[in-house]
Amino acid sequence: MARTPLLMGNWKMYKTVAQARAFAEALGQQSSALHGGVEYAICAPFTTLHVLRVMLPAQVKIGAQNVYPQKEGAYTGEIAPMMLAEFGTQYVLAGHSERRTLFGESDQMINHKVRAIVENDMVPVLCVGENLSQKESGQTQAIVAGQVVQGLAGLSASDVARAVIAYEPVWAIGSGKTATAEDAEVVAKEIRNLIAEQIDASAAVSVRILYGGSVKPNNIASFLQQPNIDGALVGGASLEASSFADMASAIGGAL
Ligand SMILES: O=C(CO)COP(=O)(O)O
Repeated sequence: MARTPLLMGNWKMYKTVAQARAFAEALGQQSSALHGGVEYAICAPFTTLHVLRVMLPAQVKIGAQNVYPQKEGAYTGEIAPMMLAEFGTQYVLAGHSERRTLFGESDQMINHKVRAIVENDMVPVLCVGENLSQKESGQTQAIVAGQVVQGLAGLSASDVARAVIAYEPVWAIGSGKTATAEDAEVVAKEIRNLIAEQIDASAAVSVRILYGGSVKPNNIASFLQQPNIDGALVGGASLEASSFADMASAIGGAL
């Protein structure tokens, strides 16, 4: 079954409402770069989601970068899954390495978030990846496998089929260093095989696996050409509409 490619921006803690509006206007002017056979999304700060939902070209969906896995309650500073879903949010990141390292999120907390996202009919984007010392000591496969299995625990096969997994080696994030497309493909294939063995064979065929870490307009096509990589999760290069459009064109050209 063909998987629909996905180009997803992660704006992290960047952009005011005015800046988000300028991005949406500029991308609207370059919307001919958006290809009908590709899905697009931007995971943006909460304060910019409204202007993006109203102003982005209709093909570009909105995503959140975080959620708290409770229905509602006395959780000062947090946002509930139902609030995001009602608002029209389609995707929610879970387990980004910045949340794991800076905010101490455990695999168990990440799994609670993934389940809450699914229960509210949004698509979880489970981020996994090894850090530099884990890579250098040959632990990539074990680290990634553990994060995938624990992150998806308790999901049904059909939930896993709809989910997105982003392989983002921590050492490649914001560093200008990418994994080679071939190395990223090896890990993506291992993730797919692991899901087939431990969860469900048809879910493994359907689940989308993205690469993230210093993806730019000039290297995105090399990742998309890999058989097990279905798109990219992009930080820095998603902040400018022109570079988002250039990446969209590169994906369209690689289809
Ligand atoms: O963390 C990332 C996306 O979630 C990757 O960030 P960069 O594309 O800036 O390396």
